[in-house]
Amino acid sequence: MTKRIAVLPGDGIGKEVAKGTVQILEAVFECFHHDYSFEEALIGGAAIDAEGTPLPEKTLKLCLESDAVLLGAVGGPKWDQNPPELRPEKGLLGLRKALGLFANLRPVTTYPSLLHASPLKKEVVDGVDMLIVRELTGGIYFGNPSGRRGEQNEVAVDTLEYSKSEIERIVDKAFQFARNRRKKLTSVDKANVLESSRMWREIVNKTVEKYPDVQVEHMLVDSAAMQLIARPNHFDVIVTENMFGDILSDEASMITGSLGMLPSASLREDNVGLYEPVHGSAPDIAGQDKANPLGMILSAAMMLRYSFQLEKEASILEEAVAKVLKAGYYTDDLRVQGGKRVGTKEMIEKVLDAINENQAISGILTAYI
Ligand SMILES: NC(=O)c1ccc[n+]([C@@H]2O[C@H](COP(=O)([O-])OP(=O)(O)OC[C@H]3O[C@@H](n4cnc5c(N)ncnc54)[C@H](O)[C@@H]3O)[C@@H](O)[C@H]2O)c1
Ligand SMILES: CC(C)[C@H](C(=O)O)[C@@H](O)C(=O)O
Ligand SMILES: [Mg+2]
Repeated sequence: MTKRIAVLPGDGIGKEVAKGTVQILEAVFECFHHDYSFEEALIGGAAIDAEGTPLPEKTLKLCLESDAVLLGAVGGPKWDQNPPELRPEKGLLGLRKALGLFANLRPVTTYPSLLHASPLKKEVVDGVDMLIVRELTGGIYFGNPSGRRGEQNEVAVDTLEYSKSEIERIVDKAFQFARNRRKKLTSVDKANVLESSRMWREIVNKTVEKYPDVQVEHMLVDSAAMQLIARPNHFDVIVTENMFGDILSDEASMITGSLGMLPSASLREDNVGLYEPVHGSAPDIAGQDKANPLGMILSAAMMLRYSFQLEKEASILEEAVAKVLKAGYYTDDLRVQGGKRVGTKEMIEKVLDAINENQAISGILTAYI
């Protein structure tokens, strides 16, 4: 049966990176004779302009009926002054919640050819391979009450709330990932101040009984922000709540050289997932063919792996990205010395070329000739 992929390009550079990534996926699917369909829909600012809402019914319906969702990015200055319900970001948050995607995976991996692109010292970032597991459907992003109160709206309120079961399921997920990696889990919280963090710690300490082979440490989020920069190689899997994970992953992106490098997968217990780069719509470079598409392409690789169990195809994408970087191609954000600077479109072409040159693909092509 045809597998359905919903494509939500969104706004700004989201549209630019999503387009090329679909091209790449089409090429891979065609090569392996896989039966997949792509259906595009609006989200974010583009949806507000066309439909008057950041998450139109038909977009939600398409995503609910699809096997996976590929998303570019949402947002931009055009909608920054909109009321809360008409903010592009509301569409993305609503979609994550409606699909129940509580586990957000944000891998941070350095590429040998990009060590100089990081503002950190080469020897500090060399060999970094960590996975940030961010809780995605709870915490301060979704707590009630949220809004303004007082006679003149002079008080603003957001509520950080977690139930035990919400913490248990994300912590358990993180332990599972740690078990399959280097068996080291860092739980990041603010237990010296927040009650939700104290409960978080209790749950981590309880869950480790089920995973005695995994080594656990607790780290306060302010210290974690420092340690990420000071010794990123210390980390294997990090598990943390929604907002801490949002902030720490942008920080950690600079270990790789650019926010444009980071992919993400947002999962629930079955294989359905939403795949999007960690970055936003980058209004400062939108429409200029400057966006780095690699975070989006690597998100597509995660989709192949987690939603479709196409491990070989996922590796082909990841190897193509590594090869293009090794060959010295870089987009403006990476500032690699001595390489060849390319735009978004050319970078996508280079990745396509590298895919076509892959032995596994060539083998298949010759088998069909
Ligand atoms: N998942 C999402 O859709 C998502 C994520 C983050 C921010 N946003 C939204 O995006 C808008 C802009 O936010 P922002 O500027 O704070 O964050 P941003 O991630 O869009 O950009 C931050 C900086 O990183 C650069 N950058 C980001 N991605 C890049 C890429 N692929 N290639 C090259 N450079 C890249 C940008 O040019 C900018 O200088 C806001 O409306 C925000 O809410 C959306
Ligand atoms: C756009 C915004 C709602 C979103 C978040 O905070 O989750 C973004 O920053 C991200 O990291 O995906
Ligand atoms: Mg973010």
